Amino acid sequence: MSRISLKHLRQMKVAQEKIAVLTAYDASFSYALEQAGVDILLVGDSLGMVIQGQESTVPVSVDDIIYHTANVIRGSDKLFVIADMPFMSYANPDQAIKNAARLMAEGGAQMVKLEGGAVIIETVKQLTARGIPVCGHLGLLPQSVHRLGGYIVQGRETAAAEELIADAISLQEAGADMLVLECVPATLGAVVSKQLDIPVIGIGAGSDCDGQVLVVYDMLGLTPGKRPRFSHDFLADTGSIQSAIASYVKSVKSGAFPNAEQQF
Ligand SMILES: Nc1nc(=O)c2c([nH]1)NC[C@@H]1CN(c3ccc(C(=O)N[C@@H](CCC(=O)O)C(=O)O)cc3)CN21
Ligand SMILES: CC(C)C(=O)C(=O)O
Ligand SMILES: [Mg+2]
Repeated sequence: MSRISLKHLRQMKVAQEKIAVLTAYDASFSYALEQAGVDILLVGDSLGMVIQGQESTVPVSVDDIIYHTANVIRGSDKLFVIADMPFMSYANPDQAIKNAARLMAEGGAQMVKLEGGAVIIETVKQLTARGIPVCGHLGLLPQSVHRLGGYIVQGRETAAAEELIADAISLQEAGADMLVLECVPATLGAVVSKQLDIPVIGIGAGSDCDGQVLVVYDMLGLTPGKRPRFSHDFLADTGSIQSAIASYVKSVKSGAFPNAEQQF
């Protein structure tokens, strides 16, 4: 039980030390990411797209996340590991409790991540009351891509930005210990990070978030097709996977990533 604690992550926010997060899906990457100084691993449901070749994250199952989380856990000794709760695995609080318990007990995750705002507040209360650490996820919600009509920047209008800020506060009050903010204007990322006491990890949410996360294959230039504007190919700059990851960590810690072109 010597993995990085939530208390340590909260202290990093207070000390304004940026938190470097990457996705991981297997033991070999988990080991490499720990060696390179990453703080948190996210077993993202992005695995549906980058591992399984699906068109969205919607088809990912709880069993898929458990399998990959268990592999990631075996590859690292110290890193804090968050597992995504898949589409509809938290449709009501009872289902959420049952599935989150599996991600922790069978997968070994330290925290679970759920997409959404007001609609999941009761669920977050019930999970955290039972000792399950929760990471929220606001902004672009990939599990809602069929309603959103694409992977489009969120929170551009004042009303949407205000709703997002209110949701972020509600999640913190419901007991969430971390928040991922995806694809929102950098100004909104800055406001949310400042307003909350819990660490806010951005992906396409600007350089003022408390930390940054990317899909590991995106930052190695492996993802086929057009990569999101907020990502960067660190392997092209460096030449080895280990040095690319180390360069990402250094760039997040120094505030050099994301730069003006890598945010909205
Ligand atoms: N490989 C991969 N990387 C990711 O970051 C990722 C996944 N998969 N799968 C799940 C979601 C989907 N994500 C995405 C995918 C594409 C864009 C994208 O292309 N966004 C446009 C912005 C469009 C606009 O201006 O509104 C961009 O140019 O970056 C954003 C997030 C983030 N997540
Ligand atoms: C992109 C991150 C935040 C994620 O949710 C995932 O990898 O599934
Ligand atoms: Mg996800």
